[in-house]
Amino acid sequence: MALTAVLRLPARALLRPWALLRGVALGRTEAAAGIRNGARRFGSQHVLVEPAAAAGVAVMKLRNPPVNSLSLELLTELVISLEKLENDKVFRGVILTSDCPSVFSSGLDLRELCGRNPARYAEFWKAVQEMWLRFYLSNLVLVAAINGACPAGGCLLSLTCDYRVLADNPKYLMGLNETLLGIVAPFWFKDSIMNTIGHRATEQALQLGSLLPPAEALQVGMVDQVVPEDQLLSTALSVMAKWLAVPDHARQLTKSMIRQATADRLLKQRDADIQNFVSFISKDAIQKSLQTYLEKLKQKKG
Ligand SMILES: CCCCCCC/C=C/C(=O)SCCNC(=O)CCNC(=O)[C@H](O)C(C)(C)COP(=O)(O)OP(=O)(O)OC[C@H]1O[C@@H](n2cnc3c(N)ncnc32)[C@H](O)[C@@H]1OP(=O)(O)O
Repeated sequence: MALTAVLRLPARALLRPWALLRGVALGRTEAAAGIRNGARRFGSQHVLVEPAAAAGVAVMKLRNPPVNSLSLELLTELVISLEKLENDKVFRGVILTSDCPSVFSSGLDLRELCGRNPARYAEFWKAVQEMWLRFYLSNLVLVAAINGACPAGGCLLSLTCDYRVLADNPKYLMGLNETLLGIVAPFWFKDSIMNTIGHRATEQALQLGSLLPPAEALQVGMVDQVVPEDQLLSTALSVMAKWLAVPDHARQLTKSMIRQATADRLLKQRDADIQNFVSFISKDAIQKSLQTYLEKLKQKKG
């Protein structure tokens, strides 16, 4: 469903994202089939959510082929899907993974960063902020089951999770590679990685724009576990069981105590961060650099 169509919906529908995803983003027939074995299954155009085999756990799959680039639509649907799960007392944990072969997420959709007008850049950046804030502060346990390449914004999304399991495949490179595109990762991208891998490792990884293969991502602490691809989901479920053995209220307050200050840094300057993004991305030199990068990506095949 186009975002413009979502925005045209009555406010009450937006306040009830569960109903929105069920009745509108899904076809009626699919929505009617949404309850299976007593458990709910729902989806939107770019995000599929289904109950896992374990009680209280949902699997959220990104499906924006070919490479799960984070468009405005995908970002919006991710936030709505998470909110829906948070509002449903049944769910306590989410496994975040990809429905696209060999790519977890290729990061922010480069087409959102090139050739748009300032209002659209601002709308897009607000959606990136919202995704990060909502996932980073979610009261659910989030486990990333990373089943593909995970650069830039894809890496950021995984860094919002409480635990990361990466499938062992040398092609599944992971990291914040913004500098290689001639752009600068904002401070809250930097905070996310620094809180995960530490100061010194961040100095290197962020300046060099390193995309690390699984063994190095593990060594530096960007992921918590690397496992054979066919064990990815079962490992994520085992990890989830361990996290769900802890009483929710104690774990949630502890998570908030650790993460809130980082989120507050952005919350205190959200508008300034948007203005900064719009003015940076609108510069001719940055636009040229991004266009060249996108064209190189497209030529790679030829
Ligand atoms: C003050 C503020 C400053 C601004 C801060 C901005 C922060 C930015 C964060 C970002 O996330 S920028 C995005 C960075 N992403 C990347 O560098 C990844 C680029 N993609 C790849 O490396 C590869 O595509 C892949 C993910 C490793 C997958 O490789 P694979 O061989 O499987 O597919 P491809 O043939 O390369 O791609 C297929 C198709 O998809 C297009 N595409 C790839 N990534 C993107 C993307 N991020 N956005 C839009 N489109 C993308 C690619 O061009 C191909 O298109 P077609 O040729 O089929 O048209």
